[in-house]
Amino acid sequence: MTTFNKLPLIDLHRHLDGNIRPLSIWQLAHENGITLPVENFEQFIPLVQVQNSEANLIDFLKKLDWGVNVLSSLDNCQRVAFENVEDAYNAGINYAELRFSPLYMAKAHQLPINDVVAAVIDGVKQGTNKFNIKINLIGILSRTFGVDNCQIELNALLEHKQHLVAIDLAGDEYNFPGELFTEHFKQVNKAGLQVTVHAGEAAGSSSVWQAITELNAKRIGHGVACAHDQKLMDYMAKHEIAIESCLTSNFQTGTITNLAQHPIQTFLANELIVCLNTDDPAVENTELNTEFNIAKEIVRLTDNQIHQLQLNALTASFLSPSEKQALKNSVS
Ligand SMILES: O=c1[nH]cnc2c1ncn2[C@@H]1O[C@H](CO)[C@@H](O)[C@H]1O
Ligand SMILES: [Zn+2]
Repeated sequence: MTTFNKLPLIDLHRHLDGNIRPLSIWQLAHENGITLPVENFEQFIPLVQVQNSEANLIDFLKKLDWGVNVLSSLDNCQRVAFENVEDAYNAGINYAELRFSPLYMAKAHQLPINDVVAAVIDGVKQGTNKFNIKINLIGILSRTFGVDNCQIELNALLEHKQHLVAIDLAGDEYNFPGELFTEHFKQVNKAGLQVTVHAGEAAGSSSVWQAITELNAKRIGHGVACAHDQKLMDYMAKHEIAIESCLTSNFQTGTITNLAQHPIQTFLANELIVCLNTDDPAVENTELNTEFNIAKEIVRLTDNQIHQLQLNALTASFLSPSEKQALKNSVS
């Protein structure tokens, strides 16, 4: 394991609903009388965890579906939120921004979407009462469900906006481009929430330009395509737009075929505020320390570059200057 210096360990891109423990999914399926197409837990793992890599983002995202399909009640939502906090704490994380799509969680059993948001907030609160870790929540609009459903999802999230730091746009980037969601993000900006957008993962750099200039994104999830657009990288450096990199995720979605050539090197060379994150750790069977090890051993980042990634996470976090300082002091 990478030996961490005196900087906090931070995960800014971590899907709560992409990080439901396989064992919890298995247990909830049985508790809730949901029939599974396998006989034992061992056979179940490949259904909820990527084994090597998937052909594309859409195939990767299918692995998240069992996790939300077993959520039959608000209690179930609260439970998986609580377990997310416990798992982040056990991974040695000091601060995480957990993101979730209430519509994705509510959909299979038609749970009231507003109450799903409240249940997640509640579960996280129970977790932070028990474990010494700082958590903030980011609401997701699942673009795959279309423009109108995302408005319903946004309404539910804005009802609880005092418990959120930002709104994200995730899902099928290629077929549901950011242009469709400009009205949504006008409301997000008006509500005073920050913006991070999944962009430049399944689509090109124009998708990142759109997220920054039209949706007012201050951070970009993945942004792999930025590496081919020097103007964009210059713009992002100048305007301090951060990139949330997720190494294993990029490999498993087929976005990157060779991790040794991950553009995180290019981002650092261009002095972008790039940080290292997990994405959907339970689905990817990874954790943040593993991602740092991959950064070191496979991407061949130096200790100084690793240090820079950690500093960048602190800089890019949706925390106030005093909260950042307090977080830094808490581990030094
Ligand atoms: O790597 C990713 N790229 C794009 N969308 C993602 C990724 N991981 C999860 N989601 C999406 O986020 C929501 C659940 O939090 C779902 O919409 C899921 O498809
Ligand atoms: Zn993501």
